[in-house]
Amino acid sequence: MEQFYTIQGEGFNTGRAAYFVRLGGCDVGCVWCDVKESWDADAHPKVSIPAIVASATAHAGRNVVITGGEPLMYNLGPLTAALHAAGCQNWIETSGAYPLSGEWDWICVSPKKFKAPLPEVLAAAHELKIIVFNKSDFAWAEQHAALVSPGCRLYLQPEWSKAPQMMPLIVDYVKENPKWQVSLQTHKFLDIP
Ligand SMILES: C[S@@+](CC[C@H](N)C(=O)[O-])C[C@H]1O[C@@H](n2cnc3c(N)ncnc32)[C@H](O)[C@@H]1O
Ligand SMILES: Nc1nc2[nH]cc(C(=O)O)c2c(=O)[nH]1
Ligand code: SF4
Ligand SMILES: [Mg+2]
Repeated sequence: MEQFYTIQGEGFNTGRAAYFVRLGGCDVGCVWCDVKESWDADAHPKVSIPAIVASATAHAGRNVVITGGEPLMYNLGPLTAALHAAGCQNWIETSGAYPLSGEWDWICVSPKKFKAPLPEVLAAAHELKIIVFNKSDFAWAEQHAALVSPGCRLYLQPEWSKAPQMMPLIVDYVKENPKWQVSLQTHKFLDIP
């Protein structure tokens, strides 16, 4: 759908330069999704793997974030192998709703109520990023924290439009449950892609 070189705005790698590859297509249907224009894959041009690698490596940074849409709707083996061969570190942003494919240096799983994550993807996650839309999401976050590996980093990120109401609850929750960390969509505050 789009490619852009920016700063990773969310989660563990916040603040690090990264080239984003946003793949079109998603059927998870989050009511609050901030890139609904990504849902229809056919609405976007197809780009070849060599062209993506060439664009990604035209910048000083070598971290590539594969996002979407839901990137795991596709077999990401060929794309991630080509990026690795070009010296890139491959990071993914996924809901975990489809089987894991590809070669990854960092896996961020952000599970959704609208289409449950697969246990195998949760088990492979380096980072679990729960979007907090209402109070019930804290209990839901704990359910998923029980399904990730022991070393997985745990993040609570406010849904953007609900942040004014949810942020005080998130702050209190993290103070009481310090295995969790706060994640903010810092790129939205910085007004960068
Ligand atoms: C647009 S999604 C694409 C990747 C994948 N489909 C997923 O949901 O993880 C990228 C990240 O943005 C988060 N996100 C989407 N809409 C959001 C919103 N309104 N507020 C906060 N985070 C949001 C998702 O949970 C996910 O972590
Ligand atoms: N700067 C920036 N950081 C991000 N982290 C995850 C994003 C995404 O939409 O997957 C995203 C994004 O869209 N922009
Ligand atoms: S899974 Fe990701 S891309 Fe798909 S609707 Fe939800 S937030 Fe948007
Ligand atoms: Mg985004």
